[in-house]
Amino acid sequence: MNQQRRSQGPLLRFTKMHGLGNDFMVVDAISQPFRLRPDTIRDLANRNFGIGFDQLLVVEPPGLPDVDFRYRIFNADGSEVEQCGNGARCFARFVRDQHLTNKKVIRVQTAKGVIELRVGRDGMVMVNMGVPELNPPAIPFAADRRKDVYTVDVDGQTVELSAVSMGNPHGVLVVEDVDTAPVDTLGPKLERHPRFPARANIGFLQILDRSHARLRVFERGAGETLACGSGACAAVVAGCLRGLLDYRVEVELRGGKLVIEWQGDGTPVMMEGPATSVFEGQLRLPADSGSRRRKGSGRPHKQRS
Ligand SMILES: N[C@H](CCC[C@H](N)C(=O)O)C(=O)O
Repeated sequence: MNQQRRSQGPLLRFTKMHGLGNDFMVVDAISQPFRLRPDTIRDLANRNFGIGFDQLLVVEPPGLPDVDFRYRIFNADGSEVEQCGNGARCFARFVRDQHLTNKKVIRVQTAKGVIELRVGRDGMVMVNMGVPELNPPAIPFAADRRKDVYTVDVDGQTVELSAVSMGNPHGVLVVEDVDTAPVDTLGPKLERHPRFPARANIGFLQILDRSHARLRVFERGAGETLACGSGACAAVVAGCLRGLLDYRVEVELRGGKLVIEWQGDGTPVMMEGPATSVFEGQLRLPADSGSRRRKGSGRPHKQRS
């Protein structure tokens, strides 16, 4: 028994959530110690041997004076990233469901800035996703100057795409039909293309008319997901830059619809959509999962991935 107990780490409470089928493990790291190594995250993300999720979302105390929480995001491959739009909506629902706040407007610090979440009466959540970044070095995307559309060589094939950061990097292609788009073949090649030095989320955008579009996204660190909130924002920005979309667009993803608004250069992208809580659970972490407290410290050591 002792041997078995010694090999066991602490219990970790979590909530399983999704935004249009883009699914998350959400952890309150305010009321419980939390630190997971990338390999433990990968194990937990596994849909056969773990909990199964596209991203792990972590709620932490604020690190800045005028924000309510800090929001950390880890992909299924264990990589920590800067932004998750569907996750932001679930974050807002989670902190209210868990009584961590009763605010209607919640300011959240991410790795790349502050986003503002607003919970609506109809259960929808509005997110101010911030101003898109189009300057290549800041995306990051390798290009000698900013363009609305770049041509990229992929194994001898010339691909046209737009490059946009919503805090996280996106490449967006316009396609005739998302159902026949080469998501599985071109997605992974572009995700790791050398012109995206931090890798990228790759969106395949089908324009239906100036206010309706369809989108599939091959996500960095997770593969194709049923929906990508930051990807929908990046896709609308790309469509507007190309003169194909108006400022308010209904984006249909495989998991459902988002409404995205963008008034143009220098203005923030607004996203509205649902956030769903599926179940609450707890799991016994392995002793070496990285969630142990440092000797002598009152707070759990924060993972620096
Ligand atoms: N895979 C993304 C993070 C999750 C984004 C997505 N789930 C969303 O809703 O925005 C990245 O590596 O930047």
